[in-house]
Amino acid sequence: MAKNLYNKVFEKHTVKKLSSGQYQLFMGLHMIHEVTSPQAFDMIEERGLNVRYPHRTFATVDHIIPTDNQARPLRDTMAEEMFNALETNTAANGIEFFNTASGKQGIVHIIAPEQGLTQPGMTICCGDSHTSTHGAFGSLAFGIGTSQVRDVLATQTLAAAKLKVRRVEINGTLRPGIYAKDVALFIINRLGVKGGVGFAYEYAGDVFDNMTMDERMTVCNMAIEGGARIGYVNPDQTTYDYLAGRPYAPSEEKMNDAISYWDSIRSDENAEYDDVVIYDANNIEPFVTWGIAPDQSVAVNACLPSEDDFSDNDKPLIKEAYEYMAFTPGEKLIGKDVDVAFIGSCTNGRLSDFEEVISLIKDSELKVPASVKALIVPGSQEVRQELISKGYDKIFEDKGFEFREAGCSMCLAMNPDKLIGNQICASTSNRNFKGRQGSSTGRTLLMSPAMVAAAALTGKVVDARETFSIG
Ligand SMILES: CC(C)[C@H](C(=O)O)[C@@H](O)C(=O)O
Ligand code: SF4
Repeated sequence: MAKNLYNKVFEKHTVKKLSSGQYQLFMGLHMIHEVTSPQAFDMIEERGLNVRYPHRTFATVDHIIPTDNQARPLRDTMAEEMFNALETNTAANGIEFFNTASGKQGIVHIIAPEQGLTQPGMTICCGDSHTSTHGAFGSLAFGIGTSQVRDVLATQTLAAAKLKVRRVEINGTLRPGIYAKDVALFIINRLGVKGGVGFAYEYAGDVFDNMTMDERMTVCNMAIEGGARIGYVNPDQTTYDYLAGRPYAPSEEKMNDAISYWDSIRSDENAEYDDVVIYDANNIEPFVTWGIAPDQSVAVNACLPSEDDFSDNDKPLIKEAYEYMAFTPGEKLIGKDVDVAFIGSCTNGRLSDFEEVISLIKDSELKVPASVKALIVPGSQEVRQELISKGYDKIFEDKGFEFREAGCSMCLAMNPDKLIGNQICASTSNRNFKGRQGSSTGRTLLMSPAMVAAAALTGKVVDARETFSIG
C-alpha cells in the first residue's frame, strides 16, 4: 500500500505496540537544553539509571543565556543554576554539550540542523515544543515533556500515540515580499490554533518544493502553533545539498547510501492521508498578528476583524484579545507605533533571515529612530560569526540595531531581554501569548523579518513592500 513519510518512519522506529494502544518508539536523536532537562536527570539518578545512548543526546544552553553579558556566574542566580546543572549532567553522562566556549552554542532548533545532526527519516525529540522545526528535513520531530525526557535518557525510547496526517498543499508562486513566515501565519490563520490537534502536517506543493531549508524550517517551526505536534516536508535534493559536508552528516563516501534511504522514506506518489487541504500561493499576503494567539492575524493592509466574524465559542477569546491589545475591531494595524523590534528566535534567527534584512536595509535612508529599541539576536554562535565575517554586524549597528550574542532572548524573555509595561514589539518569533516577552502587559505582533525590519526603521507597523520598494 502506498504510504506517507509519517507512517513509514513511525513503523521503522516502532519497538512494540503497548497495551495502552500507544507505541514504544525508538528515538534517533535527543536534544536537550537547560530548562527541561535538570529534573529528568534527577529522576534517572534517583532510580540509579544511566543514560542509555549518550551519543544520541546533544545539549545546548539557549533560553536563559543573556545576549549582552555572558560572564559567569550569570547575574541571575536561577539561570546560573540551570546552566550549571546542564554542565554537570552532561559531563557526568558523557553527553556532548555545545557550551558557549564551543563556538557551536545556540538555540536548540537552529544548531542541530546546522551541525548536520538533524537528518531525514529520523525520529527526533526534545523537551521543547518547537522541535517540529526539524521536520523540515523529513524527520518525525516533536516536543516532549520532562517525564518523557527522563524516559528517553533512560531508554532512548518513549511511548507515543500514532497521529493522523494532513497534507497541507500550497501551489503556485509566492509574490515578491511574501516570506516563509507569512506562509506559516497564513496556514495557522486558515486552520486555527487547534486545527492540527491530533495531526502531523505534511507540507507539500510548489511553494515547499521551491523553498530553501531555512524557509522550510520556519514553516515547520510553527506547526505546533497550529496545534500539530509534527510538521514535515519530504526530503529532496535541497535537503541533501544542505546536509552535505556538515559535521555530523554522513561523510562523502556514505552519502549515496544515506540518500537511497532518505529517498525511500519519502511519501509515495499515491500515499493516503487522513485529510488534504489545498491553497493558492497567490492568496498569501504579509501577515501580522493583532491578538494573543498566533491565529489572530490579518493581512497587513486589512482591517481588524469584528467580533461578529467569529463563532459564539470564539467570541470571548476575541474580546479578551482586543482588551489586552487595546486595539479596536475595524481599525488597521498600519501606522500603529512600535516600541521594540526583535529579529531572532528559532523561527527566524538563521543566517538567511538576517541576510534578507541586510539586503533590504543597507540601501535605505532610514535609521532606527530613538523611540525604538531594535534587537538583532542570531540563533547561534555560527550564525553570529558568519554575520560578523560579512561585516553585517557593522551595518546593523550603523542603522541603529543592537547586535547581540546568540540565544532565545526576547522570544520568551527567560533572560534579561524583556519588554517593559505595555510596549508593543514587532517580533519575528512564534508566540504572541499574554506576557510572552517578559512584561505581563507587553504586546507582541508576529511578522516576517522584512516586516519587523520595516517597523524598526519607521517606528510603525508598515507594509515592508512599500518601505523597501519590493516587487
Ligand atoms: C521552555 C520551553 C519548554 C518552551 C517550549 O516548550 O516551547 C519554550 O521554548 C517556548 O518557546 O515556549
Ligand atoms: S527561540 Fe523561542 S520558541 Fe524557540 S526554543 Fe527559544 S523560547 Fe522556544
